[in-house]
Amino acid sequence: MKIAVLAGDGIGPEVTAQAVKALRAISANNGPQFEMAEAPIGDAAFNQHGDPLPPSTAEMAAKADAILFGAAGTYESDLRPAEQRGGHGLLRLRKQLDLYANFRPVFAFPELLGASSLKREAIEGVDLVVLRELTSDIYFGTPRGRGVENGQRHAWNTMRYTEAEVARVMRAGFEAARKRRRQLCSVDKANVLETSQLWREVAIEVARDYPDVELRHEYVDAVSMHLIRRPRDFDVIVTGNIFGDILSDAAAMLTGSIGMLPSASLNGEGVGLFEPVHGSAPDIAGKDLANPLASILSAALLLRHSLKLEAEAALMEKAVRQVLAEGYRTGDIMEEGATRLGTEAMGDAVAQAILKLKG
Ligand SMILES: NC(=O)C1=CN([C@@H]2O[C@H](COP(=O)(O)OP(=O)(O)OC[C@H]3O[C@@H](n4cnc5c(N)ncnc54)[C@H](O)[C@@H]3O)[C@@H](O)[C@H]2O)C=CC1
Ligand SMILES: CC(C)CC(=O)C(=O)O
Ligand SMILES: [Mg+2]
Repeated sequence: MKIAVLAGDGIGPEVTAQAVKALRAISANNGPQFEMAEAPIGDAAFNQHGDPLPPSTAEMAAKADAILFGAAGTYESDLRPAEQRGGHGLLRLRKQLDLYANFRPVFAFPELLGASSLKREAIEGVDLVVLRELTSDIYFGTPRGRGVENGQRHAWNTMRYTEAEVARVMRAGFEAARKRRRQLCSVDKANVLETSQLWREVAIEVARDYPDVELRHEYVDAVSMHLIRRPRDFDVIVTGNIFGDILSDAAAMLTGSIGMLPSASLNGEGVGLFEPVHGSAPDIAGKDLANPLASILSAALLLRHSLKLEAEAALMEKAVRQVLAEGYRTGDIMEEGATRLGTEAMGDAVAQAILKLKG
């Protein structure tokens, strides 16, 4: 089983190294064997090869059984033209592999209720999924550009969706809801945007094939409030690329920290890409401060969805919970009485827990 490891920038390599450690622990003592090969992406790739997604990286990723991704981009490259931006390498990879369905499970670990900045009673029992459309919307729509008109600088992007793009992610949402609590909340801004009107029409049409799933529609601005106020009311949220990007960072706080939120980007057939929801966190990079659990939990999703190793995925998740239950914390989820660990030590703790659980 081939895993392409694209660690990228900032804390990307630090947290990805811990996920690799966890995968090696799964392989130990006659476990499944993984062929892991690294390739450059993001600023690291641009600085080395003049391209944030070198052809050799794209090719290796396409041929792998799964991709473990870290983070791409830095504040310096973010403001350059697109082809020189680290993050653009990731956007291109998602597009090239047609990874349209990005699942971001938001689970309030009972072990972490005291670490959240939110009240225990507000987040207890939270278990929802944000399904973000990942290959279209205003991030990819054309025309886009900048210019000068009447002496004024202008800039424009295009929010664009086709009905096929909406229908396929909507189906993924209904299928996911069917395996959970059978509630799908479609999030749009149909009171303002043409794309959202199409989004809502298609949602209603696709819903006819899923009479067993309850579909409701909510506006994105209201959902950003309801997510904090009554998060237990959500099962699966399906939404567009930009709304999903923003809502899932907000939802991350229900888990205690953005360092806890994993993700799976899938297209139903080919290779899947697995990455923590957070970015390259330049403010803490190189300091052994980053929480690697989002990356480790992403590796668990990789085992489950791309490699079909359910038992091993569950074991990795159990190891994470055990380490939390034993009171180990990185700084972002620190609470009174807990033992503070750095990135590496947290990775070691999870790897050891995996080995112990395997017996
Ligand atoms: N998927 C990707 O590759 C993404 C890349 N980015 C890029 O990352 C860079 C930084 O972006 P930001 O907006 O600051 O978002 P960010 O997610 O990197 O950081 C936001 C805040 O969360 C903290 N944080 C993030 N991950 C953490 C972890 N594992 N443990 C503890 N704390 C953590 C950071 O220290 C920072 O204070 C930018 O260049 C941006 O373009 C941003 C989001 C996603
Ligand atoms: C390059 C960005 C769109 C990455 C990001 O913010 C994300 O995937 O959540
Ligand atoms: Mg984001």
